[in-house]
Amino acid sequence: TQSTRPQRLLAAVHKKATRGNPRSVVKAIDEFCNQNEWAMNVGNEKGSEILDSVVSETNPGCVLELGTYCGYSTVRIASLLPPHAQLITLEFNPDNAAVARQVIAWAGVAEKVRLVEGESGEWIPKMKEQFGVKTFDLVFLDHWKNRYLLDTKLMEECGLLKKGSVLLADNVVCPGAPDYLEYIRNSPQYKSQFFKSHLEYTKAEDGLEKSVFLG
Ligand SMILES: O=c1[nH]cnc2c(O)c(F)c(-c3ccc(F)cc3)cc12
Ligand SMILES: [Mg+2]
Repeated sequence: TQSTRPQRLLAAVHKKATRGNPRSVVKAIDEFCNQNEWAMNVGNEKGSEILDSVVSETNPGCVLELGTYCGYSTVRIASLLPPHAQLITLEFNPDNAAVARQVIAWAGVAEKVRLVEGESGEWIPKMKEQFGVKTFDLVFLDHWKNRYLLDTKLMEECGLLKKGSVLLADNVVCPGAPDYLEYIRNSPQYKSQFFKSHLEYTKAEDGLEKSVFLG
């Protein structure tokens, strides 16, 4: 039977990356996507210049990632977390989740990561009771553009954001999340900043929106 792109990406990780070395896993996936097949990982340009910087400066104890895909950004974030910090990542596609679990394990960051299979709309309201989350210090929105605004409002309603919580949203230019940008840039409850970059592994324009919840 035919393999899927995530399965071929995982094979490249097993072949090229060193077990227990998160940076080598990130490098193996970026090489696969540059040389073999494009895949919707945040990529090295947005990843190193924006995601890594925001994670490092936020120094978060509790992180939520919406949209795991193959675990590329999960590994990037987890490798930068302080000791005892936790990253919860939601993925609705079970095949992607199965690949991501193995990428995360190979990178050696599994003890920092809780991968939850299911819909963000279903699981965000359960974060406190199921995982003992109080609030998130950082949320990386990288799932479906039509869920960015809905899930942000849901996190507000569930009391999952506190003064200083950081929302970082991928793909606000391509594919774009116009309703999210309209809301977050005009809300008095957020201070937003756009970081211009390029769509992963291409020259197309993209960027991330960083928004700090003001409480
Ligand atoms: O659905 C997505 N979820 C999360 N991240 C994405 C992404 O980074 C993309 F580039 C794209 C993308 C896909 C096809 C294109 F032609 C352009 C961007 C999609 C997603
Ligand atoms: Mg993305």
